[in-house]
Amino acid sequence: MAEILLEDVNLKFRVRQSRRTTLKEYLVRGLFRKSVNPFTEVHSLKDVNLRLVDGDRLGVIGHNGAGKSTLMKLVAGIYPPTSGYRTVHGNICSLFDIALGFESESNGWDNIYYRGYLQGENPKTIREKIDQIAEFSELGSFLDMPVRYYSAGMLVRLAFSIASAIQPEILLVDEVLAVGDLSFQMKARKRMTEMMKTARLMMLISHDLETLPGLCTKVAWMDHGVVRMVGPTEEVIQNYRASVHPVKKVA
Ligand SMILES: Nc1ncnc2c1ncn2[C@@H]1O[C@H](COP(=O)(O)OP(=O)(O)OP(=O)(O)O)[C@@H](O)[C@H]1O
Repeated sequence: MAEILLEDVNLKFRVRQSRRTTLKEYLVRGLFRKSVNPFTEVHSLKDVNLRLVDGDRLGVIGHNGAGKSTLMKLVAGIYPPTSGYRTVHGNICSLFDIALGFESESNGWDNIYYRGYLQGENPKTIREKIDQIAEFSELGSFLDMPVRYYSAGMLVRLAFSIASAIQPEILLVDEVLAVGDLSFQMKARKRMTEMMKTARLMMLISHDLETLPGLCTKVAWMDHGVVRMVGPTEEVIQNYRASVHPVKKVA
């Protein structure tokens, strides 16, 4: 059974307000101040409680900076919670930030293996899938070249082809995922739709409120790091819409 359980989850980032301090600034100003460039905290997830089980398809909506991507990355295990508990049962396929983390000096084939291992594959299962991954990527002989020579679009093609080659129990999708040129986008969207249907559990970040009812069984509305509302898709979307005030026209 697939399950995601978040209990009283908080996530805080420690960030510096401004650029790095030069050695000169550090030595001169540091004599007079405690810290020239102190850390500040960004409280990105606040007391989040969420339980998703088999069959759930959750849309995640909210303003820019509300914490949607952070929530998804926490579920994926990329960020550990600062406090609270994250429990996930089921293998995860994350379709966001997919072009990050390639071995730039290695060729496409080797990167398929490296990524495959990270996705829980073994040499045998990768060998079974590698032709299909290569074919889907349409990269042909570029797969023999180190990936540092790939264009941004080529990297995304390879990343998507690998990530989507597994049959996940839990699918995490950020809808702003840009996957290559128009023809590849259409192919990728088709595959993503198939994966959405077969995954046991899905989370989808989207700003497209029109398509969510067709894809999701429920929606979480994030607002400044808080899950403001979780519930039936139409009801949550309606409340979110009502909270967004139209910009007043200047006479
Ligand atoms: N790695 C990080 N380091 C520091 N702060 C971060 C980091 N990632 C996110 N944040 C902060 O956490 C908050 C939530 O960001 P997040 O990317 O989750 O928002 P979002 O709802 O996905 O926004 P958008 O709709 O614009 O994609 C923001 O204030 C952001 O600045």
